[in-house]
Amino acid sequence: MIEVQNLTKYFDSIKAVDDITAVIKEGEVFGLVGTNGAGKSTFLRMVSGVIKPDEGFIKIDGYPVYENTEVKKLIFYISDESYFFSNSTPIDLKNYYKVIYNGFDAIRFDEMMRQFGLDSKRKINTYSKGMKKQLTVILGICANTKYLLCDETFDGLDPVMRQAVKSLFAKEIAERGLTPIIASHNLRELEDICDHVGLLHRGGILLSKDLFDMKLSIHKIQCVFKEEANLNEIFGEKEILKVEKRGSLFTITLRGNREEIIAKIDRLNPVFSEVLPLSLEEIFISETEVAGYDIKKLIF
Ligand SMILES: Nc1ncnc2c1ncn2[C@@H]1O[C@H](COP(=O)(O)OP(=O)(O)OP(=O)(O)O)[C@@H](O)[C@H]1O
Repeated sequence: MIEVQNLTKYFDSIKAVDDITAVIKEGEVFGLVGTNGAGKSTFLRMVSGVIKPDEGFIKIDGYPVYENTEVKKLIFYISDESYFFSNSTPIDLKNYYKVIYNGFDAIRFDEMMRQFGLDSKRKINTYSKGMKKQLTVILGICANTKYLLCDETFDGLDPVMRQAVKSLFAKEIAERGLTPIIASHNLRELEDICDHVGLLHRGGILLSKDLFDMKLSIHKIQCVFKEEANLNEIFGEKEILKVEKRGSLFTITLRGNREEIIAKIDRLNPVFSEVLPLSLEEIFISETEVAGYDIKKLIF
């Protein structure tokens, strides 16, 4: 289990991570989503023990991670920008990680390199961006760590590879209880694979919930009313996330229980009403809009 308590990190005057508290349970896929500059990479770098928090703490299976070599062996961190030793080949990396991670599966590494069609003898600096991403995923899987931290790992992979990596993760989760934390802007991808989602904005956590519960607690409803409808009379200020009106058709995004929302809308005698499913992307846009990150202000 990863426990994060009041985690805060400054870069000079920038508060990159602001008082984050979260628990990441074993065997769960934790998706980390957020606006640009929200602090996702900084958070992952602290969890992996690369940088030290200024305030708060991180415990991995009960132990602090920073400057703790044994605990670091439980984690493989796939950074968003891959750094490789100059002139190195995948074989060099395999030999390097074999020393670092006791459980590194070198046979599987060779097998996967073949399956992915990557040449182990070729210099990594001649690989394309996507090929480098594939290589880091293979290294991450073969390291056989309990936790796998992925920063934008799906970005830069082609659709077939993204699918292949997703099924690879699913297999590792099912077979050996791998716990991945995946930071991504590709919400469609996260929606397929995550159990729990943490939404970051300006360093802080806007919400952290099971994806299933998240979808049960926010709804989009389309309705047409006979007469002028005053939504503020029946819904509290915090329940209404967004109201759009096109002609007589209202599209309303609301927080709350589905049945209660339908019952309240019915009190306004709609001519028509229908609850529509919300995607993770729509939830993201609604929640960040409430926090002042409004797409309308960004369209020139
Ligand atoms: N090494 C650094 N020095 C100074 N500021 C930094 C450093 N690393 C990150 N920051 C700042 O910390 C904040 C959080 O950055 P971070 O890279 O963690 O965000 P992110 O959520 O991963 O962003 P993105 O989605 O754009 O990749 C930003 O304001 C960024 O400019």
